[in-house]
Amino acid sequence: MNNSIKLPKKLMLLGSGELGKEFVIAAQRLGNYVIAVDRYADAPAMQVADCSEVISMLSADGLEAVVTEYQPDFIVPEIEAIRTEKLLEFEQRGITVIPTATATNYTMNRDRIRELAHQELGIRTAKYGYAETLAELITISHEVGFPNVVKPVMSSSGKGQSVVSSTSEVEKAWNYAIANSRGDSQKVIVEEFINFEIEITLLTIKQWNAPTIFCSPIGHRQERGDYQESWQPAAISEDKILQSQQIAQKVTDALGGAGIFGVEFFITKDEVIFSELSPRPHDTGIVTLISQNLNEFELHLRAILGLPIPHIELLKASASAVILASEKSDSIAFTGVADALSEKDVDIRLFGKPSAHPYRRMGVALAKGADVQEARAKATKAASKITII
Ligand SMILES: Nc1ncnc2c1ncn2[C@@H]1O[C@H](COP(=O)(O)OP(=O)(O)OP(=O)(O)O)[C@@H](O)[C@H]1O
Ligand SMILES: NCC(=O)N[C@@H]1O[C@H](COP(=O)([O-])[O-])[C@@H](O)[C@H]1O
Ligand SMILES: [Mg+2]
Repeated sequence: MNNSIKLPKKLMLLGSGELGKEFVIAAQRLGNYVIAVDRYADAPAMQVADCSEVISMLSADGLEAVVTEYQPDFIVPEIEAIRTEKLLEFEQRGITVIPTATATNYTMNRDRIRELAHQELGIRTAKYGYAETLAELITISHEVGFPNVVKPVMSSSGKGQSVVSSTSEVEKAWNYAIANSRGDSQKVIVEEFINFEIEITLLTIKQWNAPTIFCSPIGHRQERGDYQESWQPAAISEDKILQSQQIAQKVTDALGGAGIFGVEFFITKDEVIFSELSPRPHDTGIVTLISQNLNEFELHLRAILGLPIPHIELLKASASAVILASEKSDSIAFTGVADALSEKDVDIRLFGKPSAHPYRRMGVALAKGADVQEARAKATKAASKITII
């Protein structure tokens, strides 16, 4: 045990959404000081942090200014869209970047992490190829086969992603991917469509001076490439859990550092197929706010600070269901909260995002149940009772 760890620490959070908000709460419960940074004011994590800064996190100068001003002990990325080359510089100056600056650089775009997993580590992934023009996409689509999934190399939460079932749909998928790609990237990945039985997130906690540990797998359901519901535990065999743990260990070892990773897998009848990973808390892991003795944000914090994690316990079958906006608005209010909270073992989180647009995640319902089925039904019912006005 490392008794020389001294608190409080100064943590700079790059990205201040709902995941960051819960992380800040965990950090402050141990008295730490948090600077929340994002591209817009009043972001969820800013509402609970010690102070906040609004900058473009893709701007090296913007990052330099806030890091110079605050001199944090740790930089904790909360989103992918960060000028990660600049993080390498901060790391060289002695600031700890979570999990490491290189890891954030590898996972910023889909191609680098895919190459690491598939080419360097020999891990099974969906068959894939890349394209930088429509003509290339048509050729690669035929090599990968139909149906396939086209995604911008730079995007998250399903943005710009489409399932393509024949040649006639390729052009539409290309235009959609390019229009929704982050930055000016023109590169897309085409993946074989995996007809999975279930997809899971394996929360993997990499520690500085202790072995890597895992949470019970989380099952989830996605629409438009974005998570709708998640539940824990996911019903998969011990053997497949072990396989996914071995793959997660291999990839996170290659990335290094410390912190929680959300490692995503497609589970088919016979196989465990690696999809991608987040080097930080995962949206589907929000369910751990109700399901575990230590939630994913507390686990991330402990791993970052080098504090012990003696035991992770799944308390009871649990689920989360998202509360999405349906229209554009700059003035947000919710009704139905009392009704949603009237059932036993149901809780909600409203993120406090200052504006809404169709499908923006504004909150989440959480529930425990006798089994996963009951927990899912309770969470979905509670989420459906909340209306955004
Ligand atoms: N090759 C595939 N075969 C079948 N389904 C897929 C495939 N790729 C993606 N999907 C579906 O789309 C979802 C989102 O894909 P992916 O995780 O690659 O996107 P993302 O934009 O990185 O999402 P997030 O940032 O929320 O993790 C997956 O969870 C899965 O449901
Ligand atoms: N799949 C990644 C994910 O869930 N990220 C979470 O969503 C926020 C952005 O939300 P916004 O797009 O509504 O601003 C991010 O800041 C993070 O908390
Ligand atoms: Mg994903």
